[in-house]
Amino acid sequence: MIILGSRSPRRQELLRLIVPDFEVQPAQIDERALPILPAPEYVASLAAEKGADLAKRYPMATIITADTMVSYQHQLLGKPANRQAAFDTLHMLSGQVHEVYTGVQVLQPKQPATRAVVETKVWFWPLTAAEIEAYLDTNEYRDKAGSYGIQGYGARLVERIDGDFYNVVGLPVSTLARMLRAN
Ligand SMILES: Cc1cn([C@H]2C[C@H](O)[C@@H](COP(=O)(O)OP(=O)(O)OP(=O)(O)O)O2)c(=O)[nH]c1=O
Repeated sequence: MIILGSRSPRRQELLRLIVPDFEVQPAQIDERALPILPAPEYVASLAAEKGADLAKRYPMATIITADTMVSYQHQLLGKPANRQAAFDTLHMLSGQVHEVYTGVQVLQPKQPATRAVVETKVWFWPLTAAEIEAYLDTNEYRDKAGSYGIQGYGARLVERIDGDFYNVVGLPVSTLARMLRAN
C-alpha cells in the first residue's frame, strides 16, 4: 500500500501522474514546533516529520510526504497569515528572482528513508500595486507558500522559471518517480 501523507489536493493530482493507486492520509504535525532552518533543510525536515508521524500509524505502508517553501534572500516565505501579508510578500518578490524548495521523502518498512530537496528558481515580472491587488482578488494566494500559485492565475506573475514546474506546485514529480523506481 502506498500512502500520500498530504492534505494538499495539488499533491494528490501530481502523484497521480506517476502512481496509479494510493491512499491519502494527512500527517498531523505542528509546523511551528520546528526550529528555524535554511529553506532546503527546513523542507527536508518537515517531509521527514510528516513521514515519521504516518509511519507510527501505518508501519506496513510505503509513505510519501513533502513540504514546499519559498525562499527570498534567505528569508523563508510560507503561507500568508492574511491578505496584507500576501500583498507584502508579492510586493517583495516583484521584479526579483526567488527559490522554491520542495522536500520529498519516501519511507518504506524496514528501510532507510530516501529524501530529496529540489530547487526551482522563479523570476517575477515587475508588478504594480494594482496588479498585485487584482491577483489577491482571485483569493488564490490563500494556503499557498509564497502567496501565489503558478498553476493558476499566478502564471501571469511569472516571467520564467529554471527547474521543475511541478516542484513549484508542490511535488517534484520526475525526481520522485526516480526515487520510487530505485526502491
Ligand atoms: C509557490 C506555490 C505554492 N503552492 C502550494 C503547494 C503547497 O500545497 C503549499 C505549501 O504548503 P505545504 O505546507 O508544503 O503543504 P500543505 O499544507 O498544502 O499540505 P500538507 O502539509 O498536508 O502536505 O503551497 C502552489 O500550489 N503553487 C505555487 O506556485
